[in-house]
Amino acid sequence: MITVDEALECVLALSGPLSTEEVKVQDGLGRVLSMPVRARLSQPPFDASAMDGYAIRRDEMGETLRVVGESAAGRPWDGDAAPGTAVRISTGAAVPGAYDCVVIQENVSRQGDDIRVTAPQTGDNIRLHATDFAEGSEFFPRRPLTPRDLGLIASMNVAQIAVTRRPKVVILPGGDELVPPGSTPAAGQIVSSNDIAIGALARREGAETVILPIAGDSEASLKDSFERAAGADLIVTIGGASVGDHDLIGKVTENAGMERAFYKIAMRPGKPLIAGKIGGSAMIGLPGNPVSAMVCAEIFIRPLIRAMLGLGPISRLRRAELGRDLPPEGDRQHYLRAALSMRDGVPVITPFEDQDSARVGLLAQADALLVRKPNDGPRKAGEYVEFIPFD
Ligand SMILES: Nc1nc2c(c(=O)[nH]1)N[C@H]1C(S)=C(S)[C@@H](COP(=O)(O)OP(=O)(O)OC[C@H]3O[C@@H](n4cnc5c(N)ncnc54)[C@H](O)[C@@H]3O)O[C@H]1N2
Ligand code: MOO
Repeated sequence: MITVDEALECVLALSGPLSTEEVKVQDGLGRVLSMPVRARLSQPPFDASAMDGYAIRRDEMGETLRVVGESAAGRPWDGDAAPGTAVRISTGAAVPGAYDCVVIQENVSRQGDDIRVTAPQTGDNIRLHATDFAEGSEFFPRRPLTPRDLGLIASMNVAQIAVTRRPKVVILPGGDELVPPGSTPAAGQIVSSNDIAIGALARREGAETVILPIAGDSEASLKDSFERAAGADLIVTIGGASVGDHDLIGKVTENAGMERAFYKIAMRPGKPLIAGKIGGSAMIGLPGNPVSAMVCAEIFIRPLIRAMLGLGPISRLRRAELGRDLPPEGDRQHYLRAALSMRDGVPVITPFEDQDSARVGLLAQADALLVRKPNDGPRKAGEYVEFIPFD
């Protein structure tokens, strides 16, 4: 069995960044830029007033000044700024070039068209041309675009952006025991939930998803589902990965000519994970146990979707004090569902007693996955350990 790190390397090798498409900046939330955005103007595009008041010459601050015009936002003033004059100005308006200071109106007394500054002022209240960004400067964040990013791009006067196409992820649940949520299960049946959870995880990471109808435990049914999934960037099967008589994913993918990257990894839960390429699509075969499926999706599917979007892997490992003693580990890397708390300002992680990989209730309650290396020795409460927070 290969290690989790080796398996992740193989998974990331299944796909590079996808092609580019153009979208309007207002449709860019969560999308990933495929090339830098270049500012089409400088910001501010002119020296702009930061306050409502009067534009004056600093060295005339103590004098009576004649108000000769007004510079309003969107309506600059271009009159003659002779010595001894001032211009009424509003926040965001262009400061006429002859003046070097804006005094706020609260600190000015006005008699007709004459003003006097009544309180000393240190700052100049002017936002200089291009101090935020200069025309031609580039913006290329390596993350899904946030509302703040979109505001910046729009202010760069860029209306269309080049983003990486969303990966198309087709999810293929399978098992004779499964029925969709909301049905009335017959004897021996359970509700299919992994497809819903994995689909949501993939969408949140930036993919488009299609969840196929539940396939039966027959080669013909699975073959049919694979045909329907053709053309996907990533095919994710759920269940049927293990060694039982009805666990057919290995056989069906082999018959379909899958280039297998690996089958079975030193991971708990998640041992029967399969990955490879099938007909041009990346393929990940998740184990059916809901916790195993979800943990594998956290560790492998999220980074793969990021790679398809052109984003590198990020380390999600954090450190916390262990909340209770733990026995020695087995030979697989163990991801334990755990609760996070704070003690004296320090994060504490306490794994649940029951780690049964079928318990979705405990999975939903968990704040994090405590990560233990293969063959890790016994651990004492208070030792520092690593974990991945759920987000
Ligand atoms: N003799 C052995 N048995 C098992 C081994 C082994 O090494 N030797 N490995 C165990 C491990 S580890 C896991 S994990 C499971 C994985 O099995 P499969 O991937 O073949 O999954 P299934 O048998 O199809 O299902 C397991 C379990 O999960 C439920 N399931 C499946 N799909 C869904 C779904 N969409 N939503 C909710 N629940 C689902 C299914 O009903 C089963 O209860 O194998 C062990 N066995
Ligand atoms: O993936 Mo299996 O749950 O190791 O239980």
